[in-house]
Amino acid sequence: MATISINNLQKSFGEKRAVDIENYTINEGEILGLVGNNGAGKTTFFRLILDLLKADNGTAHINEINTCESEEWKNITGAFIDDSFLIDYLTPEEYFYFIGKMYGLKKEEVDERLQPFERFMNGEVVGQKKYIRNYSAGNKQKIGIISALIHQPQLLILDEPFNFLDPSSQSIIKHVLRDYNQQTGATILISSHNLNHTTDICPRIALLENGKIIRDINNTDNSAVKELEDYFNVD
Ligand SMILES: Nc1ncnc2c1ncn2[C@@H]1O[C@H](COP(=O)(O)OP(=O)(O)OP(=O)(O)O)[C@@H](O)[C@H]1O
Repeated sequence: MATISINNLQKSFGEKRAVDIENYTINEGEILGLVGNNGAGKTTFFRLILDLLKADNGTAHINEINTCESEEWKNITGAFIDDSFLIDYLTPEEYFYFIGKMYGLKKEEVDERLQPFERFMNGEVVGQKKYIRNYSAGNKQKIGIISALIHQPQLLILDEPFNFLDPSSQSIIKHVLRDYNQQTGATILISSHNLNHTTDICPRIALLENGKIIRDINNTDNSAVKELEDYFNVD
């Protein structure tokens, strides 16, 4: 189980305050959707939690562990932020086995865990004898999402998971995330510009503006669409 606690987390790039979040807790088992205009700070927020960036101030804790002071959180966390997580000169199989090895999984176990993703991979990801660098953007996105899930993490962080995916793959991954959350009680954080997908799968939605969470929206009854459409001025 995983809880995230944010305390006075701040990060600036020059004059630009990219993230400025006072106190925020994401409880175990929640699916939180992060929305906000371009440059609102979504990716920077994820990068700070994952210790990919050093904060100017404040802390991000996963289960009481300050992520920049200990490695303990890494065993229970799966994340895909962008292509830099992938290893271009490996085939997807080699990459999945490599990730599996890090978490003590045998090849056969990795193969078994890939099976539920068969429809998502649509015959285009494994068995291609092709290096990751030669895959399309959508298939790279699939490889990244699957690799974040393969060790069945208690905390899953995905930056814009629907990007580059065709409509049926978007629909499949929504089901995968919802089912995974329900079956394991994992905590899931996603960011997205797709308001419909976000409201479909996220009972809680954080609206980011200039690095601040300006609204913490309860979407358990799926009522956030209107509020978000008004904020983003969607007709
Ligand atoms: N490495 C960096 N160097 C300088 N500025 C940066 C860097 N990373 C992010 N920023 C700035 O920080 C702010 C927040 O960016 P971030 O990428 O976190 O936003 P975002 O909400 O993920 O945006 P998008 O929806 O466009 O992906 C932006 O003004 C961005 O230009």
